[in-house]
Amino acid sequence: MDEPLFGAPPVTVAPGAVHVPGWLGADAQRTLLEHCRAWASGPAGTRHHTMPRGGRMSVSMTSLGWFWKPYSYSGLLPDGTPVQPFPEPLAELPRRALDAYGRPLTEDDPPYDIALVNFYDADAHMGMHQDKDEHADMPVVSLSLGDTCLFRFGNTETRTRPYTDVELRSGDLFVFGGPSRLSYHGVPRTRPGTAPAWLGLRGRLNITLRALGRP
Ligand SMILES: O=C(O)CCC(=O)C(=O)O
Ligand SMILES: [Fe+2]
Repeated sequence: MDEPLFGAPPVTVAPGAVHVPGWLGADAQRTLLEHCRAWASGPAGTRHHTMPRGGRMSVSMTSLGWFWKPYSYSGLLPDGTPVQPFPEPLAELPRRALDAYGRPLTEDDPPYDIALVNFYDADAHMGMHQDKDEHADMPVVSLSLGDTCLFRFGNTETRTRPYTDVELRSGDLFVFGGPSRLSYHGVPRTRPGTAPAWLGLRGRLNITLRALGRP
């Protein structure tokens, strides 16, 4: 990515969990937003998933590379058509993110082959959960666009305290791996209306990049 516009030093939130404020510059954010809009309105579509107990997720999700539904990945969309490929415009982001995280990608690492794009309107949130449907233990790379959110990063044992609350703003990078890879985390709320005016997004987008690995 280009030089951070309003970058600040990385903050280690928990061992293996690093927040890099302002990692994406304005141009990179605008370009990424355009792509996200195209993916969500294209064949990949966007869905409010229904959870096993019947609840509907308030977040609307677009899956690329592999299709996620609670709680597994599939190569096919629900209508039986193949999932859209992992997007070329995202191809270099995992490498750059892992450099910023301080754990450079190696040739032996499984590829980052999943991109999940989450859209939060003013009322959306995400409960505390673990990202544990991937087989590889590669760090999860998370990018935020639009409204600021309250991101809660906890521990591997419980959904509850101890946790650390972090404000994720437009352009921020958050990476969690190593001892934090299976930590519970969630988004209790966003802060509607806080997106930078120049971005032209009402709401919040979060893009996570992940490696599925082999079962
Ligand atoms: O929206 C976020 O910042 C977190 C999203 C998340 O935890 C997920 O997609 O698994
Ligand atoms: Fe997650």
